[in-house]
Amino acid sequence: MVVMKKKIGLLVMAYGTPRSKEEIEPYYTHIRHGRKPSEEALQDLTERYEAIGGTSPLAKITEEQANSLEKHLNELYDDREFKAYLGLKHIAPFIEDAVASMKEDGIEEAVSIVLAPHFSTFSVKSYNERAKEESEKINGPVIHSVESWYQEPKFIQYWAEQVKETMEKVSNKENTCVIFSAHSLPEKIKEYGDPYPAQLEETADLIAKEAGIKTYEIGWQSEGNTPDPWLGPDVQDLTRELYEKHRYTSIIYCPVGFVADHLEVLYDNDYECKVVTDELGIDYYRPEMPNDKPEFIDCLATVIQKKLAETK
Ligand SMILES: CC1=C(CCC(=O)O)c2cc3nc(cc4[nH]c(cc5[nH]c(cc1n2)c(C)c5CCC(=O)O)c(CCC(=O)O)c4C)C(CCC(=O)O)=C3C
Ligand SMILES: [Fe+2]
Repeated sequence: MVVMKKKIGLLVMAYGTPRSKEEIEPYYTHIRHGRKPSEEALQDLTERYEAIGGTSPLAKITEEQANSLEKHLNELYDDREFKAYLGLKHIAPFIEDAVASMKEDGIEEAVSIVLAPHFSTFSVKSYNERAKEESEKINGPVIHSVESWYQEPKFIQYWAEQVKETMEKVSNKENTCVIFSAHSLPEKIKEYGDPYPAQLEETADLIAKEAGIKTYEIGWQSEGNTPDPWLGPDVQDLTRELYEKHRYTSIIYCPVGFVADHLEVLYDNDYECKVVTDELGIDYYRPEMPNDKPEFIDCLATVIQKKLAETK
């Protein structure tokens, strides 16, 4: 018997990154809501990309994540066929382009996920709103949006395994602190009761419990270059404070707000935080990012399955 499979759009949304040196300026301008960066700021960002090899591996990793997720979901269901559409926040294909492609392909129902685990009005909310607004405008597919997935047990397990594996390499375990971090956001998000800071704390507590570690802290990283105050402590300052207080001999940095090797991890952690640990004469560790590892793709697939089960 031939079974007609129901076609489901899989809208995978992510930050996006310039794919060449020439794309850095338009990308940065988009991040700054259309305001061109100063020559100095552009130079600074270009140098950071140069320090990690010219461009970020993020473009390739995001594509691999979307393709692997599509493939894995198609293995899990036999009555549905998923087709992945990549929708980026700051560079083409934009979120709106992806919604338009779904409509062109005749997709009537879609599920969307942002490749960032925590919800914030600044990040995930704006991705989801852009997708829904575009779909309403062009009479596109119904979109079931995942709001956050930091509590997914497979996500917690991923990081708990990474922490345990990393701990095995550490000689003085008693004197080691794990710092869990996410991208900082302007402090004013707290005024609207944004759940982002509490979600990071919960993530850290869950991973620590699962990994059986007692010594850990929360930090923020990669804050923007604006005059308003950002959520702190910054991971670099936190490293110094913790050293002053406890004389830890190793720090394990877990940037759990991100899911791939990209500028904020390869530069802000692996270079900037390491400058601090080198200066203090202590050991730097940073476990592997999820990227398109099968256990992480399976985690994302589980999140999608749970979302679709809710919509039945
Ligand atoms: C919450 C959040 C996430 C995590 C959630 C999510 O993933 O959505 C995230 C991820 C990322 N952010 C990234 C890159 C950048 N973010 C910037 C600037 C900013 N990010 C912000 C927020 C976030 N960002 C904000 C509020 C600004 C200030 C904007 C302003 O000025 O009002 C800037 C400008 C220069 C600078 O400030 O460094 C760059 C280059 C890359 C790609 C790295 C690569 O290319 O490998 C990734 C994954
Ligand atoms: Fe950013």
